[in-house]
Amino acid sequence: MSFVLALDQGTTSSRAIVFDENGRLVASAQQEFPQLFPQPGWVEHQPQDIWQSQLATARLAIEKAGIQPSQLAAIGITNQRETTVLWDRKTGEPLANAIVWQDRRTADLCKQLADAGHEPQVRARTGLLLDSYFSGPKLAWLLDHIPGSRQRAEAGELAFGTIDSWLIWNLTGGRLHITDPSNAARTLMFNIHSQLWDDDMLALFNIPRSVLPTIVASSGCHGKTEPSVLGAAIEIGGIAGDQQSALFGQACHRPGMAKNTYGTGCFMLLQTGDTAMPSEHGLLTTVAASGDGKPRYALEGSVFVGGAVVQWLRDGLGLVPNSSAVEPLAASVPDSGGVYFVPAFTGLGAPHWDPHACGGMLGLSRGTTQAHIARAALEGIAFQSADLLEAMQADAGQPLAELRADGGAAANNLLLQFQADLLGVPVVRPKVLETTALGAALLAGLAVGVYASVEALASQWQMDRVFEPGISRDEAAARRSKWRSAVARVQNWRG
Ligand SMILES: Nc1ncnc2c1ncn2[C@@H]1O[C@H](COP(=O)(O)OP(=O)(O)O)[C@@H](O)[C@H]1O
Ligand SMILES: O=P(O)(O)OC[C@H](O)CO
Repeated sequence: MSFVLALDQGTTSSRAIVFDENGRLVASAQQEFPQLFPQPGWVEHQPQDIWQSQLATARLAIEKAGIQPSQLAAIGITNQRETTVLWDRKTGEPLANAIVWQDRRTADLCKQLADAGHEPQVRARTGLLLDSYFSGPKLAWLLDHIPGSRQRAEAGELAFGTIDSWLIWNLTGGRLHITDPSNAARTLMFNIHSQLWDDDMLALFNIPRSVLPTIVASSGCHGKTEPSVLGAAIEIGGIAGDQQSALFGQACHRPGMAKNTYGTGCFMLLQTGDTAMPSEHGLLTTVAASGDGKPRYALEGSVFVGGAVVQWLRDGLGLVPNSSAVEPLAASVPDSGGVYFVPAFTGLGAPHWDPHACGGMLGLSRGTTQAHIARAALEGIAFQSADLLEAMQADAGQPLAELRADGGAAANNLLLQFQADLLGVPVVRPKVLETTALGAALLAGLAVGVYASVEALASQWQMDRVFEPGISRDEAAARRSKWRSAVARVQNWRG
């Protein structure tokens, strides 16, 4: 029997999952790590926390599975995207903390470049917008602020990577410095049409080519881990950004199929096949994970604060002892009592792209209780996702048949029911909620022949529950209209 190990390096935790050759989950391990907020709008991780927590969970998952490391046919890596690490090629030491995707410190740089008229070219080449969400400006910031780093980068002494590259570097003892197109497509430095690093974009951000990783296929045999790390030399067969990996794991292979992942943020992706569809409605064109090496694309809507609002209720307000307690609290009232909660803690992503928006609660009264706030927080996640779907349908020119849901907060039935109510589209939850990890395992297993084909895998996708829309379209429209006015009130607050 062969197994595949998926490493799922998320924003708030590292997870490792062992899958068997039928794609069944055998064992898993998870570890949270510290989130650092050194200044308002800044979010950092320690690269060593990321690596050590990932390593610990990998070892634990193998142990829990009761297998020998040599029984692992391949490793698939999937990761929080855009988060930027810069390290010394000789020592492997990071030069600074990782700048996390949520970090807004480069908002002014992005605005300057947009004001100078660069946005159309950036959009055409990268499918993205000039926003501090992406890696290129973060890397530019590091090279501008760490004394001597630009010269060292130009001399070839430094390596840049998104988290996939950082993990692979460490897994291979510094032998491999690689990334895949789905991660590269989140950097603002990658041309999604040629699938190569783009010299004009590198010039725009003043990034020396020598810091960049080599781009390899999302599914393929790229090299083996250093035996001392996990106890065997294991093929690295899969690499994908976590949202593209979830799209793959949700078996959304045909154009028109979509998923929404409810994790720290919410990320809705629509498979568009071999068409890189431009967005007219504030979405991103991104590269989907490909099982056969041919370029695949997706339309993406990214919401920065999704499940993280529940974490804030837990850690910031102390309203609930754990994330799952939010559902019974919210369900203890029939509605939000007129409260609208826009969780724009780190600005607004798609389709608004407003780094200066702030979080806000409107409609508070003397009758507002903790339960109303909890309910409004969950509804805020669904309202933001509804804005994404609306933009997506407008771009694609056709309605969606269903939305597949996954991610930690997709365990919340109230949230998914409200989502279906708002969208007027069935929301479907699969049996395996760990679709991000599954996607990476499938990409890796395909590369080494443990899994036969993308088609064979798609037929194994199984539904857990379908949430059918339960309110009238008029009522949904009225609630969405109120939501839009709440959003308008928090926009440009910090501007
Ligand atoms: N039952 C729940 N209801 C609502 N939110 C939840 C629930 N369980 C977990 N979450 C939220 O989901 C997020 C974790 O999801 P996960 O997919 O693990 O995130 P990530 O990959 O971004 O680290 C957290 O923000 C947490 O607050
Ligand atoms: O860590 P997650 O699952 O919230 O995903 C983060 C995204 O990749 C950011 O673009």
